Amino acid sequence: MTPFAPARDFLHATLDGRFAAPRQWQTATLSLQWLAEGVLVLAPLDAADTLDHVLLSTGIHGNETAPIEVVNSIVNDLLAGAMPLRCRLLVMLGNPVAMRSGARFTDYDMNRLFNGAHISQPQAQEARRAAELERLAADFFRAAPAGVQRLHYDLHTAIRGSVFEKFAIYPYTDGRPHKREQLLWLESADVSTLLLHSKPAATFSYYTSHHFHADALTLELGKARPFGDNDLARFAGIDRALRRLVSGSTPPLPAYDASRFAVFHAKYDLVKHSEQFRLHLADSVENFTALPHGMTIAEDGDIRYVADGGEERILFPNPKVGVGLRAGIVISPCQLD
Ligand SMILES: O=C(O)CCC(=O)N[C@@H](CCC(=O)O)C(=O)O
Ligand SMILES: [Zn+2]
Repeated sequence: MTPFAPARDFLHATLDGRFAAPRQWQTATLSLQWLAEGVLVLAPLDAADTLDHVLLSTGIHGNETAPIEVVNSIVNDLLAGAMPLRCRLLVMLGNPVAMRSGARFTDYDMNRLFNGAHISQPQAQEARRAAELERLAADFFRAAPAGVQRLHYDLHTAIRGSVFEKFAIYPYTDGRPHKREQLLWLESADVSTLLLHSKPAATFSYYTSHHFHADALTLELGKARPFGDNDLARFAGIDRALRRLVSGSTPPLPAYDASRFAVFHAKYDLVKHSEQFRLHLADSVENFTALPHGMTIAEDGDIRYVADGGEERILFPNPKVGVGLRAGIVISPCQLD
């Protein structure tokens, strides 16, 4: 009997705070472990050790609700036996406190607190949560035998509209190659735009990529809207691809062809060094907007960020971030290695 009965709803069980403490139970076909608030491991009862280990995280930013709804629906269908499970699946609803208040975060941006960065913000509830998520992800991936695929998709939506509505972010790979199979899987989820990060970061996807060599990606799937305001039809591609992934029914994917993908790399971050930071882009400017050569993108005291070459574009411009944090990324087109 699932503790979610009668509603059998993972999201509401999390937001209601009904299951703060760990517990485990079984359905007719699954073993379930509720490891912490909003953190659930699902495995087939007859699971072989060699199954893929898949981590789906969402709600790391509490107001990015559409992917939370997508993942919730998949978990509920698995729990109800409406869909088979053919992997070991760890699901994390990242920031329930912020989700309850409809905020990106309450104390500090959680996706700047992984890789041990939580130590620098001990007062933030997100720091305690990031440490907890790190530990639980580590336990999960460390238990995967050598040779088993480790996957991590961290699902987000963006503050601004975007020239390319859906895109994926490949964390810095520490020199490991970018995998074509990951791009092909993304394409099956209607995502064919990719940003390659060029340095380590305190994000969740870099954490699992760096420490466990997971094939980890941050997915940006549309614009952030409150619960109830999402047009889930716009998320049909990721819903379909994730359902196929966890149920082992991904069809053979077409051969890789670079011409079907738009690939960019991160050139540098606009860093907000002080409260003098001024962004010279209107609130209506979308992600991936081109930056004409010579344009002053932002200023911060004596520092001027000036566009160079005519091929650069802006991603995630946000002058409201805290001092010391990234207030945007300047990107440019590139080829996959
Ligand atoms: O729309 C925005 O400004 C931010 C959307 C978002 O949360 N993006 C992630 C990207 C993570 C990465 O760069 O790897 C973030 O900022 O945490
Ligand atoms: Zn986000």
